[in-house]
This record gives sequence, structure tokens and C-alpha cells, in this order.
Amino acid sequence: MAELKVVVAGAGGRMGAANIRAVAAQAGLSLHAAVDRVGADAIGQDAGLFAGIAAQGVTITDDLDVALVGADIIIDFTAPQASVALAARVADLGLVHIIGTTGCSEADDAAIAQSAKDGARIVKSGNFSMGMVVLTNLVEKAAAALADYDIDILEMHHNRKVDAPSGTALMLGEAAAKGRDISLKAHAVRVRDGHTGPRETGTIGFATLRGGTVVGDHSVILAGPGERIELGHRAEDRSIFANGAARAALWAADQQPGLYSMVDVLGLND
Ligand SMILES: NC(=O)C1=CN([C@@H]2O[C@H](COP(=O)(O)OP(=O)(O)OC[C@H]3O[C@@H](n4cnc5c(N)ncnc54)[C@H](OP(=O)(O)O)[C@@H]3O)[C@@H](O)[C@H]2O)C=CC1
Ligand SMILES: O=C(O)C1=N[C@H](C(=O)O)C[C@H](O)C1
Repeated sequence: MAELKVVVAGAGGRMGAANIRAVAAQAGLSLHAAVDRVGADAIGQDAGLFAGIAAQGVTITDDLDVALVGADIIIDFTAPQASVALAARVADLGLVHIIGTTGCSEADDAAIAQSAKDGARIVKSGNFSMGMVVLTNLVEKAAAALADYDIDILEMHHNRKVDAPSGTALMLGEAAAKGRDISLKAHAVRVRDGHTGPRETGTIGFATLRGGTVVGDHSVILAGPGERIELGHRAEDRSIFANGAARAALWAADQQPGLYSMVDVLGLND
């Protein structure tokens, strides 16, 4: 069977490089193009050499229109504005769009969902690692079983990260809210500062740490009378996200247009 042709968006970024390596290593996928924005340092470099592997014969370009010609799949870990615009292009072309970008607003997510209705096959996740799919499942179960325990979600990332709480932390919050059959939006406490008063029963709190080169640490703490349970995940290498994105790309190529998650990719829907 012919290999599926992948465009890596945000090629010059931390995840762009990891995605180039993952696509080059994944049977069934081939690197078709690598794009970044006008003026980015990576433009003009060979994508493989840029990513620290053998030359791929693909020059990183700022010409998205040319990059999309003949492509099957876009793997996109960029920024909300870029992902929303790309999703609309992907819908017009009927391609697969793997979106790892976090920090999307409600309006951004609505626009992406519309693109899925308009013909794009989209897999979007705040975290493409296998371990995180398992952790979200555990969090949902723990939140349901310990219905009166306080839940706080703590995350730490590198000092270049621009959004908070992380997409993963919000995903874990959604899992906890699902376990309790409540709305995260109505129960989330995303910041605490000053004279906050005592903790409001039933809320789901978030705490954000930033520093150094931390790839991504997440802990979900369920605190009850006289005990605490901590469920956690430590990402040690960005390859876990890129390999998950490559797996999602292969899976999505056989799906109908729509908006999917990693739970769908792994067939874990009950
Ligand atoms: N879902 C998951 O599993 C994971 C998600 N992420 C998310 O992926 C995203 C990227 O992370 P990371 O690689 O660390 O970030 P980087 O800043 O290293 O890379 C982002 C890339 O996207 C480009 N970019 C930014 N804005 C635009 C735009 N408007 N149009 C076109 N290109 C743009 C950047 O170009 P330039 O440098 O010129 O700004 C850069 O090349 C973040 O949202 C992050 O949270 C990260 C890891 C895992
Ligand atoms: O920006 C990052 O680096 C990461 N972003 C994702 C998030 O916001 O959860 C996933 C991972 O934790 C790394």
C-alpha cells in the first residue's frame, strides 16, 4: 500500500522536530512537507537534518499552499490561531488533521469542531501519549469512587510554555468532572490568590509550575479526611507525543470526517 503523505506544521518548533523524526520512522507514513511561518529560522533547512536525523530531501518551507498539494495528513502542534486556520483548509481539502496544539479558547474549539463537520478528519488531544490515555481513565474512576474528596491538578512544564493550565491538566479536569457527572467549566478554580476563603466543596482546582526544561509533569491529587491519593504522569521525552500523533494519523486515514480523540484512536470507548 502507498505511504500516506504527511505535512508537519510548526516544523521549526520543539514538537515539530519530534514529529519529523516520528514520521520518518513510522512505516506507512512518509514526510511530504514541513512548514513553518514566514521568517522562522528553520526555513530553508532540510527537515531531517534540522530534526537531528538523516537528510529527508524535504526543505522546510513557509509556503503552505505548495506544501498541501498532494498531501494526505497534517500533523500540527503550533498555536491556536494557526490550528483553527489550518482546520478550515483541511476541511476544504478533505484531509486528516492531527491537532496537538493547546491553549485553544472555546471559540477556537467550536471553529475546529465546525471544520470536522465540513469534511476534515480531525484527531485533537491535549496529550498524545499512551500513558495519559490510561491516566485520564483512572482519574475518571477515582473521582467517581471518592465522590467527596477534594481534587486538585498540579502541572509543571518548561519555561518556554505559553499556555496555562496545560491542555493535559484541563483534559484531566474534564475526566474528573465526567467521573462526578458535573461540568468542569462550572466547577474549575484555575487560579487562587489573596484571601480566597476556604475551599468550596466540589470544585476542581488547578496549579501551574513553570521552569527549566521539564517536558511535562502532571499530578491529580484527591484529598479526603486523613488521606491523599496522587495519580501522576511524567513525560521524559517528546517522542511519546509524536509517536502517538503518528499512530493517530494512520488510524484517522481510514475514518469518516469528524472530530476524534485518542480514546477513539485506541478503541477504548465503552
Ligand atoms: N498534545 C500534545 O501531546 C502536546 C502538545 N503540545 C502543544 O503543541 C504546541 C507547540 O508546542 P512546542 O512545539 O513546544 O512549541 P514551539 O513554540 O517550540 O513550536 C511551535 C511552532 O509553531 C509555530 N507557530 C506558532 N504560531 C504560529 C502561527 N500563528 N502560524 C504558523 N506557525 C506558528 C512556531 O513558529 P515560531 O517559532 O516562528 O513562532 C513554532 O515553529 C503547544 O500548544 C503545546 O502545548 C506540546 C507537546 C505535546
Ligand atoms: O507545551 C508543552 O510542552 C506540552 N503541552 C501539552 C499540554 O499543554 O498539556 C502536553 C505536554 O504536557 C507538553
